[in-house]
Amino acid sequence: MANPPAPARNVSRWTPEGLLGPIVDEKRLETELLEGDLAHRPDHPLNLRLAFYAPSTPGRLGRAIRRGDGRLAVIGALKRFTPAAYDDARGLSDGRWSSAAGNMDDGRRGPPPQTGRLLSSLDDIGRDGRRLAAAGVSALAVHVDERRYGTDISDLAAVVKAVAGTSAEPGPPVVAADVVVHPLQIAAAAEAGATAVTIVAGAALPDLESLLNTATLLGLEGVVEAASDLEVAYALDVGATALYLTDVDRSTGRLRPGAGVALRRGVPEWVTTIAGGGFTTAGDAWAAADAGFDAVMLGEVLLRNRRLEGYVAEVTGRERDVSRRFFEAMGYDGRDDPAAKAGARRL
Ligand SMILES: O=P(O)(O)OC[C@@H](O)[C@@H](O)c1c[nH]c2ccccc12
Repeated sequence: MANPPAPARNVSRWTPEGLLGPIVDEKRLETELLEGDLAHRPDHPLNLRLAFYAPSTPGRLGRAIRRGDGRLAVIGALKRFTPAAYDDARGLSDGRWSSAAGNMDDGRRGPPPQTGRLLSSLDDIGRDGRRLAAAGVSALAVHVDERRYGTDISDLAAVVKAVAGTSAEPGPPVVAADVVVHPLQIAAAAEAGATAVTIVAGAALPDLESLLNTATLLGLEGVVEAASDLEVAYALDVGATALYLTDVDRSTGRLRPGAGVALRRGVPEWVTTIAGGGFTTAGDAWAAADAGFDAVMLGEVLLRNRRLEGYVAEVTGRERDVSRRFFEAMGYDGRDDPAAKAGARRL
């Protein structure tokens, strides 16, 4: 007897690697449910966002973090938890877990909440946003992922409101840090008042171009998080103008110190670049500055810092040393230098 026909497979559905897989599945489920809810409500704010495109995309994030004075800009990332998977991969698990926020008590939203390590309760997250802004950060990012980070879209809206400033003197731009798989997430970020949204290349891959275009059409800057040379090349190919080159490999949760700096090579100057992921010392940030990054994304190190202002001043106070890049441009590559390797950062 002949084999039964193979089950139909939707080949247009990209399956991301490792830890990103379940996150993407969950985001797809959430947005599909939301889409269903919104189907009969054409006047819902999110449907209106998607129906009426923004008159322009102002580019506030790019302007805020490309300082032009040779100094690094800091983006302060707000989150209540750090995902357990990241600490596991870094060998930091030591039973300090608290159960994460994110009770999905309507029972519809898939797997139970994961656990994570509590960084900060952020009881009044607007005040925390203002505190970071007062300490000298140029922009803020708010994680939109209750299950993994304990912060959601309402936290984003609260931060936007708290730091808004006036039209003459607007406050720092706020980035929605999400794993975007669907235009509705971008519409929600826009509705909450975000200036920009992160799109994780490894999660979005075949849809990266259309999601980036959606961001632009809704008046948001898209920041593409890329974790490999291939993803960087792909992002640039589909028109990304801002890249977050993180040291965290989201598919494994592993920290790869220096990975972002290595990925920065070959990225044209006109692209806005952000480094980060597990940065702890000012030296981590300075290395990124010298490699040509415009900004660093700092989360835990700011949220658990007792001398916040001094720390931000230290990171932003030093002018970048371009000589290293000059020598690299002339063909000198210090990557094999054993001294440089010995000094490699450890968390
Ligand atoms: O300094 P930390 O705690 O490692 O966090 C910074 C940042 O990498 C983290 O908040 C993050 C992880 N993924 C992101 C995506 C977008 C923006 C920010 C992030």
